[in-house]
Amino acid sequence: MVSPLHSNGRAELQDDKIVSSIGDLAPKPDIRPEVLLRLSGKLQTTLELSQLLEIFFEEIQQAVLVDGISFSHNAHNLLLSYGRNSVHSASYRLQTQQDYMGDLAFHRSTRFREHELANLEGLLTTLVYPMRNALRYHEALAAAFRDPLTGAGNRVALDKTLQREIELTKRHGQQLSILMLDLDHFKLVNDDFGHSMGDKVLKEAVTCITGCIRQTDMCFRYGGEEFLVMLSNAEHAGALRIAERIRMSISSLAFSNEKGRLQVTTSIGCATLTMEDSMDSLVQRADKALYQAKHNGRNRVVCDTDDELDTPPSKSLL
Ligand SMILES: Nc1nc2c(ncn2[C@@H]2O[C@H](COP(=O)(O)OP(=O)(O)OP(=O)(O)O)[C@@H](O)[C@H]2O)c(=O)[nH]1
Repeated sequence: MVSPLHSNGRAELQDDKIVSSIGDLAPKPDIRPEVLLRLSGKLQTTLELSQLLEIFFEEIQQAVLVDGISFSHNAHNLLLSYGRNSVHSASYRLQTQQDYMGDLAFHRSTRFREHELANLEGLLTTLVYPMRNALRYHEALAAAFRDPLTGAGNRVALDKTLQREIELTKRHGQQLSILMLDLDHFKLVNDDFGHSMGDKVLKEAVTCITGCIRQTDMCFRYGGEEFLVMLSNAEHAGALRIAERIRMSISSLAFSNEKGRLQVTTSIGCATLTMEDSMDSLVQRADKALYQAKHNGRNRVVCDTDDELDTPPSKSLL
């Protein structure tokens, strides 16, 4: 059985005028039952969110002509569009008693009439539960690729993402840099302030890193207190600037508990992709630079070029 959408769903024109509440979503007589039946059946064939919306967009054309649809869910960072964006739109909030499932807008070059809006609302009732299942599936997949403590990507995600990004970067002749980042003397944090303080520092460090990078960049937990940051479209100089920003941001964090006050620093190795690089060789160069940063005294950024790797500590970026 399909439950009605919540009554705070609404259809609106571009000027934001609310034209219809969707508290009562009983399908109107002019949607043929076989259309609803077929749509409902098709929506149950996939758990993949983008496929689900694509099916929905194609199938609803039999009941109401629509130029395009767009779906957004801020908490999941999702924005998906199908067809064309047009002048007029009707927007709905998808919601059951328990779950918010995003906002869906229908677009068309001509105004939606009242009975068409009623039909769209009827069609939406078939989407609610398949959408809830697809979002749960999406969450489960995302969790499988995330480090549970810090929320950074895990090693599985890193391998998949970095490999793909390297291929795309080479194919499009763009730039890609990575940072290998390791918190300094982290063992002492655990030993002197306790493991839960160690966990807190790790979480805050990731918040700092993600605050310093673009949305298209990604942070992965590489090991215990080691992180890899993937900087898409970043050349050598740009990557060094971001690395320095992250280093400073982490060093300005302040922690305290009953054992006292604590500040942490980080060492960062930076490497930029060359055409000859594989994923392993790129990571190895960043790792070597990180090792050098530790060797040079920690709390600094060192890049992968041979010159800098060979330089004595005084030539590091600090
Ligand atoms: N609290 C906490 N500690 C962790 C976690 N993962 C790894 N660690 C600790 O991180 C510490 C890493 O220590 P080391 O590899 O000796 O490195 P370090 O003390 O940071 O020294 P340098 O890297 O040389 O500056 C170990 O004590 C690990 O137990 C975690 O999830 N939580």
